[in-house]
Amino acid sequence: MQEKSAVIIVAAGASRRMGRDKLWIPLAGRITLARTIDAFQYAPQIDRIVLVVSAERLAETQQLCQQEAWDKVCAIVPGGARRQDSVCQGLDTLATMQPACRWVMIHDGARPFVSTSVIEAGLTMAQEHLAAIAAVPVKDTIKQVRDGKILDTPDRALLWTIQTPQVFSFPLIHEAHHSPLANNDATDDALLLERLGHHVAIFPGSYINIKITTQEDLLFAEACLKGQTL
Ligand SMILES: Nc1ccn([C@@H]2O[C@H](COP(=O)(O)OP(=O)(O)OP(=O)(O)O)[C@@H](O)[C@H]2O)c(=O)n1
Ligand SMILES: C[C@](O)(CO)[C@H](O)COP(=O)(O)O
Repeated sequence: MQEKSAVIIVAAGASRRMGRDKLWIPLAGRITLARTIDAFQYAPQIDRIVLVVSAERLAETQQLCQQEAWDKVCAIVPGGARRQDSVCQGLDTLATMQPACRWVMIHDGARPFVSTSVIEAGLTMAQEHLAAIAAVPVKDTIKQVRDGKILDTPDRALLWTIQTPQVFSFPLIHEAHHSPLANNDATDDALLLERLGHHVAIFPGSYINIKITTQEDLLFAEACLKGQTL
């Protein structure tokens, strides 16, 4: 039997930097979260979709899923206080399902422009390395600054912007999320494996695969959807 793959879409954040729930903002007429779900529903590499949403949005999300033809969505669960708590909820839910999924992608609901080719590249890389994350080279010069004082200017050739999807062997990332090292905050899932000394591979993400975070990102998103030259 072919190995099964799932995606956990985390969409339970507070959208503090946006000032309103960014997952439910329409982008060219279709809400952000729906666009993200579409990407995985139509990706042939994905068998199952677990949605993690805020407790306040549970009923609305269930209603949305009933309206849409998303037959891969198999669970909708409430998230936690931190992103990693929401991911852990998704992983624990997936762990109860049969047949078990060998591979799991973890993806931000706020990244609606993930493409099938990025999804495919992630799965291929994870099958080789057990853990693989999407990344693009940093374009700007980055400086480490504290209290207005420049501490360091790291070599840009070594810097990458990390995106999702992050793709893992399911048992590996599930265990990492329950390890004592997961008690400290982690802004992405790969960091939990890095703390355990595990190799994590990089695969090419895309500059279009932005995380909708602040107001300006909405302009970029609308322009992308209109096919405008930026
Ligand atoms: N407790 C949390 C925090 C974040 N997320 C999700 O993780 C993704 C990446 O997080 P981010 O963009 O930082 O979202 P927010 O935490 O909502 O943003 P902010 O920090 O501005 O409040 C988003 O899809 C968000 O909904 C989540 O499911 N649960
Ligand atoms: C996982 C992530 O999208 C990689 O860029 C990002 O770290 C999420 O971080 P945030 O602090 O929740 O924006």
